[in-house]
Amino acid sequence: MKLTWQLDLPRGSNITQLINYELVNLLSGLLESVRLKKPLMPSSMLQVAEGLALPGAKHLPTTYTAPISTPTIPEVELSHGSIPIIDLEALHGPRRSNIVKQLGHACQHQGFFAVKNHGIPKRTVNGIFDTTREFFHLPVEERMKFHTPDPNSEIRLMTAYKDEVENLFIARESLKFHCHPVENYVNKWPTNPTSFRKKAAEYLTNVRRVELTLLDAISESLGLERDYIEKRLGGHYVSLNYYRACEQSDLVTTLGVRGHTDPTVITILLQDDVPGLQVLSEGKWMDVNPIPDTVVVHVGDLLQAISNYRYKSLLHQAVVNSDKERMSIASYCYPSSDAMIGPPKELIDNNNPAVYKDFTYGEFYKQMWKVITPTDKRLDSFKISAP
Ligand SMILES: O=C(O)CCC(=O)C(=O)O
Ligand SMILES: [Fe+2]
Repeated sequence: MKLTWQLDLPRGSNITQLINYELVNLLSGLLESVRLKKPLMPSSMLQVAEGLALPGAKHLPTTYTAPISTPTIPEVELSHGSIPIIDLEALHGPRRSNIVKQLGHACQHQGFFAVKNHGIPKRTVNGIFDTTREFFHLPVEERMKFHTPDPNSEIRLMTAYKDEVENLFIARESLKFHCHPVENYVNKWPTNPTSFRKKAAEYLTNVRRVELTLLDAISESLGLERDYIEKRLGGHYVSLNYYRACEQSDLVTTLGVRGHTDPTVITILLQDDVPGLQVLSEGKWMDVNPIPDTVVVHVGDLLQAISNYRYKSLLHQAVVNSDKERMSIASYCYPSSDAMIGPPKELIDNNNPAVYKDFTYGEFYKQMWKVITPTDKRLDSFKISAP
């Protein structure tokens, strides 16, 4: 078997730096998944989305200890744009068409929006945060039981790591797992803390309902049948993200998650009350500070393709702070492997030629492996005309 790999090297990097333990782990994980003939699952995609966040080695640091010489986080100018807010409850009432228009406008012009009146009970939201916090406060040996080099594992702990190429410390720890339908996966989830399965299942069932309501409205906003996207859906995947507070002096070289787009249709992000999420808006990073009782929705790469580039996937990152730990719960939905992702004929005409050819999610998934830059370049090989 011949395995080829395309690397987009950041300027100034050299190959020796790249052949570090993360890359070795990536390759070993890939070979392992080929050997096991595992079905297509997006856990590995999400590592790609985070660049070389591929900790498979036991020696990886879970806290920041190594000194980093040359800080490379660019000076960023923060923008102060506003966050569109969509009222989910109103989607079920007489104002539906108006709300669908608002939603389409937000997807087209901002690539993200907040959702209020989503119907997820407050105790459910508190429940998932409480159990996530308890999990990440467990001793490291307990958490590491979920650490595996197999990128297709149904559950996987990703640890913090040092990016040798860019001289950055990526401080996030996250527990990622499949969750739809819940009963197929729940037996793989942690039993410590004891509340974990119950609280996670409760939140994930609720968030799936929100996701389906939004996807119906998003299909409608594109002039497609309401169930156009839902019919193509496969599973659901979640990342419980935990960002420890870091030393003030380390802030300049430490990121929570570096800039990336999500390889999903949409991502539903629940943030706790600690700021950290930033989105790229008109060329500047903009803080998306938590708004109580809302969730944030991001346009992902696959919606960019389905919408024939009308909606653009959102470039976002998370920063850390020195005062407080931070948590976020990211829910990703992905299509079934034979689902056609290329733009539907309803969105193609003389003024709007197809930007992407027809391709399946399975083909996209394979492409994911070849592109490790955290940008929308993953879709480039499916492009047939300039947008
Ligand atoms: O924690 C955040 O605010 C962002 C998380 C994120 O982008 C992700 O998990 O894909
Ligand atoms: Fe993300």
